[in-house]
Amino acid sequence: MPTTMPDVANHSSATTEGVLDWVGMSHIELPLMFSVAGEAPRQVSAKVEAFVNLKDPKAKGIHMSRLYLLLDQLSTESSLSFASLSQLLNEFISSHEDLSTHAFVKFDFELHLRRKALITEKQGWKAYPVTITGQLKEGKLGVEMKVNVPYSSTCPCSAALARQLIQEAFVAKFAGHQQVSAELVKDWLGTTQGIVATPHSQRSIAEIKVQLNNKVADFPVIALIDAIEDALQTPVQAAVKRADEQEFARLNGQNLMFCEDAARRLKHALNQLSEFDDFWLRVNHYESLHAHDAVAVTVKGVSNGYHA
Ligand SMILES: Nc1nc2c(ncn2[C@@H]2O[C@H](COP(=O)(O)OP(=O)(O)OP(=O)(O)O)[C@@H](O)[C@H]2O)c(=O)[nH]1
Repeated sequence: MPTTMPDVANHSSATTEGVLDWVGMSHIELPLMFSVAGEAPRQVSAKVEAFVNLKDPKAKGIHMSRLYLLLDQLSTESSLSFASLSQLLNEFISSHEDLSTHAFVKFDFELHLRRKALITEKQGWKAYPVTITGQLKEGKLGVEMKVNVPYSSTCPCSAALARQLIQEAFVAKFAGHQQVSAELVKDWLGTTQGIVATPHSQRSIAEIKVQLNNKVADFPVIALIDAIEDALQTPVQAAVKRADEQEFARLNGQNLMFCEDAARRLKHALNQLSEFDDFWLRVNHYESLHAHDAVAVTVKGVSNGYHA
């Protein structure tokens, strides 16, 4: 290695001067331990974005290696928790004395959770996309957790239209009868001529962002996912035997949902959770009736908080 190497970031000036809002790296590959509330830390495989601002208009650039090595240290010596995230952002700034006053980091990964079947004793894995974002600006720390939860939504309008067709089929079949036996009707209901129409349902995704406060040590991601799934009642399943599938059919029938219904259920559930200062949510119903989707967005409604 030559004794001295050119150091462009330190010793040359910007050809065109100007401050920059964010400079850094995206798509950094980083396995790390993720501190989940109520459980031992889990290894996850994250893609990371790391940024600082460049407040010196003349400086050539930031020191990317310093951000990268701080992330590497987090990966190899620590785990991602509220405290380590806060420390990381402070170190992003302290490693860029005179250059930066703001720091931003975003971790994207999948969190695999064991999920129980609805009726049987079976279990299986479900992978939930999770994003943890931290920002430190003028000494003010913001930590956000985002999770995507897939579920099934059955259209209430389609269900009502299907019921009407079933009633019409019943009249067409039995109108001429003075009396019909319960056994005969039961058998007829068990045929496709009896249940002549079925409502459509769709795989749907609830995207939820919450702002965490420093009362949180580890990330309450499982509590958040559980609250979302409890509110919706029809989460996409992992292990499924026929008894579980039948229960899923019942739950879909008893929880008919437009996207508005799903969004209101989630808003109500999130308002009950005290650990989140603010939330933003978007539900996407990937329609099977249309090629386009039904979407609803709402926020908690905190002043200076999330906008829809
Ligand atoms: N600032 C900046 N650096 C870049 C960019 N693309 C690649 N790099 C490289 O990032 C590398 C690391 O930069 P520094 O962190 O300044 O590396 P260093 O000078 O060895 O580290 P220090 O001694 O800590 O300053 C350099 O080799 C740059 O060439 C870019 O667009 N901007």
